[in-house]
Amino acid sequence: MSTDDRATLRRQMRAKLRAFAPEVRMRAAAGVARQLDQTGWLKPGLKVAGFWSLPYELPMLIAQVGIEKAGAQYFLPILHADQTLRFARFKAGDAVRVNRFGIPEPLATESACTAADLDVILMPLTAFDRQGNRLGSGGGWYDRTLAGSTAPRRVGVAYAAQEVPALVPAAWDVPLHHVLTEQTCLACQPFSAP
Ligand SMILES: Nc1nc2c(c(=O)[nH]1)N(C=O)[C@@H](CNc1ccc(C(=O)N[C@@H](CCC(=O)O)C(=O)O)cc1)CN2
Ligand SMILES: Nc1ncnc2c1ncn2[C@@H]1O[C@H](COP(=O)(O)OP(=O)(O)OP(=O)(O)O)[C@@H](O)[C@H]1O
Repeated sequence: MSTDDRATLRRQMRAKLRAFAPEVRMRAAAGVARQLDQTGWLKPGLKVAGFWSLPYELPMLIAQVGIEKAGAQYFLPILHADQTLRFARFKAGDAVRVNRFGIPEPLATESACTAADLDVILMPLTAFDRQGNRLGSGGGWYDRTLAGSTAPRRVGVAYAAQEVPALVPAAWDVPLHHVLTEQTCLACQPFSAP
């Protein structure tokens, strides 16, 4: 898949997502929270990174509440100077600053850690396929952050409508173990039982 194809798919998918009605967004947000709960992953003390959803991304608000209710710890990504992401604890109401992409980040960074310190990383994405290939925002942030690491469990969060038949991965793409949608928690093929 060429860089042009990737840019075109990003543009088309974002246009489709932007057209979703508010009820569709909120139903999906509740659906993803339910699917996450049903995985059985959430345990007290589990470290789970989410993200502060952009307007066209699936709203993470309800899942975040579910994570906290289960006693797990919720983290948000922070852009680090080395072009990778760090992650800091975030609870509703905590102070934030807006980063250069217009995305809020926790202001208090005492708890900041690297991806290897997390148990589960819930990632935004633009499009995914059943093999676990992920097309992101185009900055390569998650790929750089996760390059060469085994932990944590890598989970895409998306509307079911973001699935595409096949993405051709780039050399640096780090595949997803699972994709959580409002309908299911998909185990991506290379990581699912035979
Ligand atoms: N909600 C959310 N938080 C996130 C991400 C994300 O995709 N969504 N990120 C995911 O990495 C990181 C921030 N990185 C980002 C990278 C690029 C763009 C962006 O807006 N890019 C260009 C498109 C570039 C292209 O198509 O080639 C744009 O939309 O103009 C946004 C965030 C960490 N936090
Ligand atoms: N491990 C890496 N080392 C160096 N550069 C990388 C690495 N991973 C990705 N990149 C760079 O990041 C750029 C964007 O990658 P890509 O299009 O796959 O981003 P993305 O996965 O859509 O974005 P994001 O993870 O931010 O949502 C690529 O052009 C590549 O040069």
